[in-house]
Amino acid sequence: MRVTMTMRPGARMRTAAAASVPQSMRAARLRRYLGRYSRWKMAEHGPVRAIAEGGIDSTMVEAWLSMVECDALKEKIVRERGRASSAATLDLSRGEEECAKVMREAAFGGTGFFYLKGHGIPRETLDGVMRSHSWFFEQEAELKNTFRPTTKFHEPLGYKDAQVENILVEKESQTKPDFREHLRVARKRYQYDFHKETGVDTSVLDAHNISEMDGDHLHWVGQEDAGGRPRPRDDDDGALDDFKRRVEAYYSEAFKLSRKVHRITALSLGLDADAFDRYFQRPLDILMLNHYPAIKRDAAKGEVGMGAHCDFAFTTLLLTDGTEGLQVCKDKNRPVEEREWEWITPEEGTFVINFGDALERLTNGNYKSVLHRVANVSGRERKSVAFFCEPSADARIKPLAMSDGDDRGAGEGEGEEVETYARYLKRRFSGISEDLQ
Ligand SMILES: O=C(O)CCC(=O)C(=O)O
Ligand SMILES: [Fe+2]
Repeated sequence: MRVTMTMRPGARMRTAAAASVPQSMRAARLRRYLGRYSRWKMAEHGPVRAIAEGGIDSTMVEAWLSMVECDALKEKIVRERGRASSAATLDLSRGEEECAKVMREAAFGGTGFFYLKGHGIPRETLDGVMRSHSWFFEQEAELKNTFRPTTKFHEPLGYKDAQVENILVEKESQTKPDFREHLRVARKRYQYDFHKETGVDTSVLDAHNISEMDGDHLHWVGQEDAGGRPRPRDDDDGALDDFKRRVEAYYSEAFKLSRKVHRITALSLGLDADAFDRYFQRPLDILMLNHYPAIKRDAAKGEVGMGAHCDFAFTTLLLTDGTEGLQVCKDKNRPVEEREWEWITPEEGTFVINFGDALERLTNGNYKSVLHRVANVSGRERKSVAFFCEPSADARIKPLAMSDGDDRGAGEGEGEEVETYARYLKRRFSGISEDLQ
């Protein structure tokens, strides 16, 4: 194997990004890169891990591709890059109508994942939630355990360690529980609305101090005593309050942005922008901080950070720390062993959004939820923040009338009466957590 630092005659620049970087700079970057990672390591692990571990960017990989002389290695790199997904990008700075057009074209083609940029959420809010994320999962188990649900009526909120709790999101494809810890938080109304709608007697909820709540405040499970008062704490350095404050700031932005995504989705279906508003009178939105430890996993052996699943809800807004890991399988009906996984490569300052099963049902299958999983092959820890914007507990998600051809969307169909959203959600959760059965 031989690697030269000069451009081969006739070697083609692959992208505008690569072309815009002077050759001398690319060579210098490549030299730096090669200094840190021997060739065999690149050959063994490919660029995905190299990017994740080495802080190199895609431009450097382009430079590598232009210069590398070893055909076998090149072929391997191209193959690996070829699996990277081509999710469409919605740029909110170009307006909702424009985004709706992009969404419409991509979504009817079966892509249920998008990048979202131009969103306007301040950088400090995004950095803030990531700082909170780091802070929380760096704490001793003793602190994290104070966020555990203390009654089954707190489910699905609070802290969980999927290894300890033995959570396998998809039992058919996993040999080990998910390699992740997570913390779920939602608004104070979540538990009352959710459990009441699923038939739990309000006196039972009362006995667990779960009452009807208005307002947008978040419920930090485990942080209150049986009377609903904040638990006395030893720490008084304010770190815990700062942690919550930054998550709350992000939560509120994530909710507003998700509702914008709903407007775009409605427009893209040929509906009025506010067509989905009636499903979101008292929404059951929920946020999940996911922490994937820095243990290298082998997805081919059924070891994953989060098992294969489709999100249950309407839309998911995903923020990550930039570490590779999310993969999608475009054909969820394929047998487990025949699935093909594509990477959704993180893009700086950009969210990933996707549709959930409830939206698929609402659109009568025209917009699809896409099967995805997390394979943390980076060897580094990975952080993600998933915001699920879910309908009100009593919302009935009936398929909308959708016609073929260009005249898509519009109106509500005569679809069969379906279970309420909370009942649907409980059924879905019960497949994963016994506490919700
Ligand atoms: O961590 C990720 O990238 C994806 C998380 C996810 O799929 C979920 O929380 O439903
Ligand atoms: Fe998901």
